[in-house]
Amino acid sequence: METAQKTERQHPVGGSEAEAIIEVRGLTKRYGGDTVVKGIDFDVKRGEIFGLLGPNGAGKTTTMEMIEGLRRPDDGYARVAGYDTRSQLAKVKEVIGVQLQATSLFDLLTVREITRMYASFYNTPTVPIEPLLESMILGDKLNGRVKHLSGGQKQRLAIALAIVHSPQVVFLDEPTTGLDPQARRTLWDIVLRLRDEGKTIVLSTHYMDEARILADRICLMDQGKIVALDTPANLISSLASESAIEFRLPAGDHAAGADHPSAERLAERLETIDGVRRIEFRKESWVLYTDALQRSLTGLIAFAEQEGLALTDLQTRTATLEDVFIQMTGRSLREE
Ligand SMILES: Nc1ncnc2c1ncn2[C@@H]1O[C@H](COP(=O)(O)OP(=O)(O)OP(=O)(O)O)[C@@H](O)[C@H]1O
Repeated sequence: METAQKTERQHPVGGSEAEAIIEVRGLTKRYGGDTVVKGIDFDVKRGEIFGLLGPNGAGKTTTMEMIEGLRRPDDGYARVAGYDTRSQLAKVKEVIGVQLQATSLFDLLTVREITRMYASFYNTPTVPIEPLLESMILGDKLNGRVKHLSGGQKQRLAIALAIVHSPQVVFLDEPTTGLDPQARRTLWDIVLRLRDEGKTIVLSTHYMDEARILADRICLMDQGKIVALDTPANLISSLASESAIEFRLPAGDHAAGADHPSAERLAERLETIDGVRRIEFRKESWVLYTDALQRSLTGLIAFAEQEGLALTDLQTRTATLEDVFIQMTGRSLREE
């Protein structure tokens, strides 16, 4: 059984003084009249998994590609291992590895052939190919053609190709999109292992579970800006409330949405329940955020009894990165 568990940190990233291997300052990209990355600043520390998390169109890919030197910033700069991605691109390419989209691999080559071909692109020494492919769980596919690999196997091959020259920093752009749960977990284990072997990883994703499990720090992006940047635990504890109670009401006035007059009155009264800090009405569900779960739940049930409201789909959960994103932006990470 694959685990994909983040072990307590034993790799070399220390406190805030850990060395920055990537520096991003005032990074900006414009397309026509649209500024899609709006002057962002951050550092990535050597040896960490740095997650860029945000909804589609937030600017994650554009940001990564400016750091990789594939797109030119209109303003600001990025440095990798001290090299400027605009003026020292050849040096940057030596220290980074970029996972290609699996769809752009050469289908007719075998796994061994394509890896050899990629290794031949480098003047610097490359890693031994068979152990590399074995470490990507492709040892029994060496002579198989790329076109016969599954989606997860192709993604793992794309990672092998990205690290064949032993780069210090690896960029993974939405590496598990479209994979089944088992293949995602296998890939997560590989990413964690790469980090434990000392690589720095920059990973973009719009899956909050992926960011929470993998990333040492998460940069939450929305509409070209950074809305928050911290460890997953600190992001969640930055919320005023640790727990959420969700429920629905049968179709009728109260369920009609937060802007319906009677729903508005209901929201005001729900807010007075003991421990409740904030209320949201999202996707036909009420969400009460609380820092006193038991008291709020008891209060809610008493309130529902008194008002003759039939609560359905009642559930409690701890707050998530999705809740952080909603609090910061008023919108959901997921597609509406
Ligand atoms: N070459 C381009 N020309 C014009 N607009 C672009 C171009 N590339 C990206 N954009 C726009 O820039 C914005 C940010 O796109 P980007 O791909 O960086 O977002 P993302 O966060 O990676 O989203 P996704 O998860 O969909 O890849 C989007 O509105 C996109 O339409």
